[in-house]
Amino acid sequence: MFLVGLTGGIASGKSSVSSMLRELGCPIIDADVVARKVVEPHTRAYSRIVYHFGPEIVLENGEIDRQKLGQIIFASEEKRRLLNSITHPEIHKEMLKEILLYFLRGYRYVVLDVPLLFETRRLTKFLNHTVVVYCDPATQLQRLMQRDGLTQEQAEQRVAAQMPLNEKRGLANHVIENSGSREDTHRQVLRLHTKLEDSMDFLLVRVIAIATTAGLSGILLYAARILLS
Ligand SMILES: CC(C)(COP(=O)(O)OP(=O)(O)OC[C@H]1O[C@@H](n2cnc3c(N)ncnc32)[C@H](O)[C@@H]1O)[C@@H](O)C(=O)NCCC(=O)NCCS
Ligand SMILES: Nc1ncnc2c1ncn2[C@@H]1O[C@H](COP(=O)(O)OP(=O)(O)OP(=O)(O)O)[C@@H](O)[C@H]1O
Repeated sequence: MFLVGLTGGIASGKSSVSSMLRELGCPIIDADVVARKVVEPHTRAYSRIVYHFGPEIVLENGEIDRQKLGQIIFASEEKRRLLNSITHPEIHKEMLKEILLYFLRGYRYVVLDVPLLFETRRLTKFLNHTVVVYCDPATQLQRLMQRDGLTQEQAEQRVAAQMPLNEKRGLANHVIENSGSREDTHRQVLRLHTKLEDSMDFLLVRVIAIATTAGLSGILLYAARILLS
């Protein structure tokens, strides 16, 4: 089994690309979804967040007020680091569990959709491929403001909380350029999917070739021993 890391900047189009891959049959683990799960009431991370950020961070239904927490952590690097130190170990543990479940179910590869893949670097050593979903800065800002109803200042603050997208682009094996139309992105996703499938077949061929070579060598050694004895 191999692992593919999918990343990008805030609102650069990761979820859009991962939905397209899911439609093509790829199993996806979405770190944003996992991040929501690990801070549900009664979890360890939930208690620690309430302890450090105060009871005003809790909604009437007992859940974390994500909008309020977002306003706090995107305005302060110190608070962001604090939240990351509480949530990231739990997110990584949960993701490893989900990877194992996919492995046990016989999947050949899994795509990990992780916004902060290159910032935290914890998962990169386990990855066989990395994909960055890129879009130009003006488009990114505009899509972010529109989707989340943010002012330009708030949107810029959120973009600045991550490694520059240009830098991430230089670190990846594959880049999906998502500044244009969804159709254009879809075409690139189809090409990426073919490459991933091909590289899985290549891996299988290599494993079979190594196993066959090892088997043949064993047989030859055994035959040589019999002939020489
Ligand atoms: C700050 C929180 C409460 C905002 O919740 P909200 O539902 O409004 O947004 P959501 O979780 O969907 O995140 C949206 C995007 O914000 C960006 N983002 C989220 N957390 C961070 C962070 N700590 N630093 C930089 N960017 C971040 C990512 O690009 C993410 O895709 C939430 O994102 C959170 O708990 N973040 C800490 C956990 C984390 O790092 N998640 C990212 C996945 S590793
Ligand atoms: N090619 C495109 N053309 C027009 N709009 C797009 C395109 N790609 C994405 N969008 C829109 O841009 C916004 C951001 O996209 P998306 O939610 O996929 O980004 P993301 O990287 O997953 O964001 P986040 O980091 O916040 O989770 C969404 O409103 C989405 O519908």
